[in-house]
Amino acid sequence: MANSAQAQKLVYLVTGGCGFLGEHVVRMLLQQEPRLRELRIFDLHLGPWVDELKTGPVQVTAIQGDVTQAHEVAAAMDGAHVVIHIAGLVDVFGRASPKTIHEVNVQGTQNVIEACVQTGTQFLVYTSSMEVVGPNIKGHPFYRGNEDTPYEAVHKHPYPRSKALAERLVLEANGRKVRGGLPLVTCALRPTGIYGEGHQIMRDFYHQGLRLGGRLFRAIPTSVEHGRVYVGNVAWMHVLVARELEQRAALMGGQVYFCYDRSPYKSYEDFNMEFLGPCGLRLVGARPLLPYWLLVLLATLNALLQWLLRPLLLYAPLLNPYTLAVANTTFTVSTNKAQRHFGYEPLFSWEDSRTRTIRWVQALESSAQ
Ligand SMILES: NC(=O)c1ccc[n+]([C@@H]2O[C@H](COP(=O)([O-])OP(=O)(O)OC[C@H]3O[C@@H](n4cnc5c(N)ncnc54)[C@H](O)[C@@H]3O)[C@@H](O)[C@H]2O)c1
Ligand SMILES: C[C@@H](CO)CCC[C@@H](C)[C@H]1CC[C@H]2[C@@H]3[C@H](O)C=C4C[C@@H](O)CC[C@]4(C)[C@H]3CC[C@]12C
Repeated sequence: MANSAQAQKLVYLVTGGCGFLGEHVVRMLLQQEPRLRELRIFDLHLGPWVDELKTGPVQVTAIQGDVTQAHEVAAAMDGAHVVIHIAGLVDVFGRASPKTIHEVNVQGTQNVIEACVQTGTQFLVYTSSMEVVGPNIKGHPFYRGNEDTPYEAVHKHPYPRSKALAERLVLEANGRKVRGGLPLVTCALRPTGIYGEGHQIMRDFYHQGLRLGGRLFRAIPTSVEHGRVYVGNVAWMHVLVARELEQRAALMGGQVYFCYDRSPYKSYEDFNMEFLGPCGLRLVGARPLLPYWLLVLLATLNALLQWLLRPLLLYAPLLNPYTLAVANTTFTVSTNKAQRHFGYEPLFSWEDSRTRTIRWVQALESSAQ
């Protein structure tokens, strides 16, 4: 992909290009990939901001489509060199049914793979998740682990199960012959908890804090570390992987990479306070205010209420047995595999990532007034 004959010749397709991560990947590609001729943004819901991108030198094509519809995916992919498959149903709150999660995350990914084969698209980058590994339902800590750290991955929840199945499909597809006879080259990126501008759960915590008079209440011990990575660095990793996949196909094909940067290891709540604190919120309690058994009870009650109310309304609070288990289990990565395989270094320092995220939360504050 890197030779000069191909300068400004490449066609990229980004599925889920209008989501939280997808938008950052789209903008990063336009800034950092000089060989782009056309960028296709494929999403179920197209954002209004996409039109603003159409005035630059790269042809930006917005395609409203559904990854569960094989013909829509194949039509969008025709003539693309690289596909970055980000689209997914991110639901750990019970908003969507397990069947829908499977259809979007697993069948949708299968459709992307088949479309590669059918149309001759040779490079596929898949956005997987740390949840493909864990935390597992047994609450085993994964402390500063890397891609080779042994861990008992047990998936009961539909979301991690779907991501694990989809990741496997992508990795197994590496080497399949695509139209024209060349081998498909695939790899998967596994972000930990992504944060940054546009992060819906951060927005929810911020608004919850405002409703509670500027306070949030500690529920998780400070000793439980949760891996986090800045969205700009995750986007940068996607751009680099897509760029390097052809030149380093033998090394990178069929591989998985955790997404990492220099964000500090902290508990989920303490980490959020890095941004919410400077915006006026306070985390009350040096230790969890409620005993863990009571949180488990509340989470179970929420799950029961969700089930009882489902015929009438969608009750999907942040706290449920699964989110509590994830928040309460140490899961952090420490690896340099991406640096070794394709020269990745974070584009944004921790200070930049923090400042950018704080500015975004502050803008939420002013837009709410
Ligand atoms: N947010 C995180 O912390 C995190 C961490 C690890 C991995 N991931 C993965 O990153 C990806 C993006 O996550 P996100 O946080 O940006 O989520 P998001 O919900 O903001 O974005 C997902 C995008 O996919 C689109 N989409 C959903 N169903 C679709 C369908 N059937 N057809 C076409 N498009 C569809 C949505 O419209 C949305 O724009 C997901 O695959 C997710 O599993 C996210
Ligand atoms: C007990 C509550 C008191 O404040 C805190 C609940 C927090 C949870 C809602 C979140 C804690 C960890 C988050 C997940 C994690 O960051 C990684 C993820 C992987 C990604 O693929 C999808 C999102 C998520 C599952 C993320 C979701 C929200 C948490 C469970």
